[in-house]
Amino acid sequence: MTLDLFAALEPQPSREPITQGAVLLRAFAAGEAAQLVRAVEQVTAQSPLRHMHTPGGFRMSVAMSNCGRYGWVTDRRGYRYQPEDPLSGRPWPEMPQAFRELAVRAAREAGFDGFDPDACLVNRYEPGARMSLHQDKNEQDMAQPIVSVSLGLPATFLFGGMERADKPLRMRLESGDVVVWGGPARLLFHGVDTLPDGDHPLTGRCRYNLTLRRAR
Ligand SMILES: O=C(O)CCC(=O)C(=O)O
Ligand SMILES: [Fe+2]
Repeated sequence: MTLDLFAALEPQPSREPITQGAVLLRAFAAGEAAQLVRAVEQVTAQSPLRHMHTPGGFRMSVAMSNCGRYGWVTDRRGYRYQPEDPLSGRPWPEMPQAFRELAVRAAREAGFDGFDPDACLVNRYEPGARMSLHQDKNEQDMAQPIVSVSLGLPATFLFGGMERADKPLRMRLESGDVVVWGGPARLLFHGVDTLPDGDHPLTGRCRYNLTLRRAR
């Protein structure tokens, strides 16, 4: 018998309810994090990470790309999903099977059977990047949850209320953590605090986040 030291050192999965409809699945993807990072690198080799601009003209500190049938974009014309990468005019890279399977499993674990994501936003945070409080509301079917996967450097996730001014809970998210929100929590404000500097064995000086959604 051999002892798998790496498996033994891996954080064990646990389930932490946040509020009705929202749950933090700690270490849910810890065992496959390295594989997911490699898949992110394959996606972003085809559709590069880029700093998009808000409709108001601000450059986002988070760099983004997408995979799947639809990708989330923002520019002077607004926020929306579209089937092509505006940089190339070509379809977004296919969603890796590992992303889809993980998201469906996580959604089920959180109580949302039948999640069928058609869009995956890839966010890259470098030290100093942040995402201010917002609602995910460009999707058509609000009955489908959001599945959000953290990879690499730890970050502080902010989970607020139905009003932007509601004081958010602060949660430290580590590589392999998955947050799922839907149902009564689907439109809660959320964001990510300024990423501190650090060095992670899987990603170096950055954090990736995969946000899987049903866009249409
Ligand atoms: O990076 C995160 O953990 C959250 C990302 C997010 O909320 C989004 O992309 O809409
Ligand atoms: Fe979001």
